[in-house]
Amino acid sequence: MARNTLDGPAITEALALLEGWALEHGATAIVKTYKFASFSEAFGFMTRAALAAETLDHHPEWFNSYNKVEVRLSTHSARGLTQLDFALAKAMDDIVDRRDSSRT
Ligand SMILES: C[C@H](O)[C@H](O)[C@H]1CNC2=NC(N)=NC(=O)C2=N1
Repeated sequence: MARNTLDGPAITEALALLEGWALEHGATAIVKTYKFASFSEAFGFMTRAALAAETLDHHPEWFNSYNKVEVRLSTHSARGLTQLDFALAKAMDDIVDRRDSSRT
């Protein structure tokens, strides 16, 4: 997947396809805070997200405190946002969606 930085309009378009992600000041990263019912669920999410990150060869910056996971996505090599950040954001959201739907 392309590691070229996205311009303003492309970022706006890509962000509109996601839920709960915000553009960080300076527009070089997107951020989202996930909240779970427990530490175990938060860490389960992080484990699955880590495997998705390895598959994409694109890795998050994140901070976990109990049931909260703060995620920051940016392409370090490009010093900005690329398709890879949005692909990982979508993969992380899909992991959460799958977890919710398997719990009916
Ligand atoms: C060699 C390897 O493809 C690179 O180091 C990858 C790994 N994961 C990465 N993750 C992120 N977020 N940015 C990068 O530039 C990056 N580069």
